[in-house]
Amino acid sequence: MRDNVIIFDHPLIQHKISLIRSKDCGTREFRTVAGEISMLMGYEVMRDLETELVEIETPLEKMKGPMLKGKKLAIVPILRAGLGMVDGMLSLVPSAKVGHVGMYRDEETLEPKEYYCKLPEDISQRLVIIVDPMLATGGSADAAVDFVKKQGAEQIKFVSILAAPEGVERLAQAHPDISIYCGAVDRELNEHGYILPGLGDAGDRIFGTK
Ligand SMILES: O=P(O)(O)OC[C@H]1O[C@H](OP(=O)(O)OP(=O)(O)O)[C@H](O)[C@@H]1O
Ligand SMILES: O=c1cc[nH]c(=O)[nH]1
Ligand SMILES: [Mg+2]
Repeated sequence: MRDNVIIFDHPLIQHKISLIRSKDCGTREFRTVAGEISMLMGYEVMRDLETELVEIETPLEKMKGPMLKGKKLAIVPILRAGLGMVDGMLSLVPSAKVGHVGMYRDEETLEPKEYYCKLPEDISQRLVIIVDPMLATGGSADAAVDFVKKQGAEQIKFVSILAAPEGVERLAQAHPDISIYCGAVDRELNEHGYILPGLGDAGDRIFGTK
């Protein structure tokens, strides 16, 4: 695996991914657990945020304590399924800004089609965390990273719950400067571009549309 690819090995994340893979996991549970996974992933992804010592006064005396400094954050879900990861991330950093990139895969060609984009104006000064539960062929993620880079983003992390080897390779090759986080890298893609064994269509499972 490449240096810029990180697989979450935390047992809580692994356990919860197994819960949502099951075909018996209904919409409500899927949404809740996907949110919990995202929060746990966010905790790991934000591990290298910089802190600075700031003077504070406890009820007993003055001290210097570490507080977050430097780059502000932008969480950028790839619509639709990425929306299911936003609240979990925001529960850790409630003041982060949220951008949206609308992308769907053409079912025949599997090529991503962009249909909506709105990012914070000062995106170049933010650490951008792009979230999408599924990294399959990598087309959507590649296009989303290209887009935020064109808008000026310089520091980018991509976070997914499940990935296929092809998608990880495509994204890592196209964007060696970003960090790629996955909960698991599955076996392969089927002929329709679905991850095997996977969890099915993440958007449909989060929103109950099928
Ligand atoms: O790596 P890729 O081959 O591009 O596939 C991954 C994309 O497919 C899914 O979105 P989908 O097109 O189903 O849209 P949706 O979120 O609206 O369901 C998923 O959420 C990713 O965005
Ligand atoms: O397995 C897959 C592949 C792409 N998108 C999904 O939602 N699931
Ligand atoms: Mg979908």
